Amino acid sequence: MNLIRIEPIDKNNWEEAHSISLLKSQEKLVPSVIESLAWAYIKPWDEAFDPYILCKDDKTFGFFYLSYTPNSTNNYWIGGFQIDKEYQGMGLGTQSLKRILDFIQEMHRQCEVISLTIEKSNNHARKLYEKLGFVNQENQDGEIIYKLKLN
Ligand SMILES: CC(=O)SCCNC(=O)CCNC(=O)[C@H](O)C(C)(C)COP(=O)(O)OP(=O)(O)OC[C@H]1O[C@@H](n2cnc3c(N)ncnc32)[C@H](O)[C@@H]1OP(=O)(O)O
Repeated sequence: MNLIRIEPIDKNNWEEAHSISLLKSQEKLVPSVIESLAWAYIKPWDEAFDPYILCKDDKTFGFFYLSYTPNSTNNYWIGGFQIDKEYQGMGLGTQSLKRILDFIQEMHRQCEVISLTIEKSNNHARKLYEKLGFVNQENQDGEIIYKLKLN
């Protein structure tokens, strides 16, 4: 059973989200939680933007957001995905990503394609996405676009 919970960020848990921290060397690979929360307010891509924490038992260990066009079939973007440095390398990244993919399909039944961008140099995360079926679609300016077609 997958015991990972996905919770929307609100006034009760935003400080837990803010406490997630990465290794210094990882900070350039992903927007910070605070930057992502600012985007949720600003909506830079004129799309819906939902930030979430990832939790297990009473611990908050990770973060991601979903940026999307409501009711579209193919405009759903995972971003900001990160696991706190104290919890990395234990399988939580893989389990969380599986849970996130199920969650998106439960919440957005018409979704057929999930996309994301990733820094070319981020080999560790690229391996993780490829393991779960994401395929490298195009490259632009040091970033790669990965897409997963849902069945
Ligand atoms: C769309 C986006 O958001 S892209 C941005 C992705 N996020 C980042 O790069 C932020 C910084 N990195 C992180 O937060 C984490 O390292 C994540 C999310 C990439 C992975 O989280 P983890 O909890 O460490 O993942 P998990 O433990 O499931 O390991 C995944 C794989 O990486 C391997 N791995 C884990 N830690 C390391 C490490 N330090 N060095 C090399 N490989 C590692 C694991 O062995 C596993 O490989 P396997 O499936 O072949 O066994």
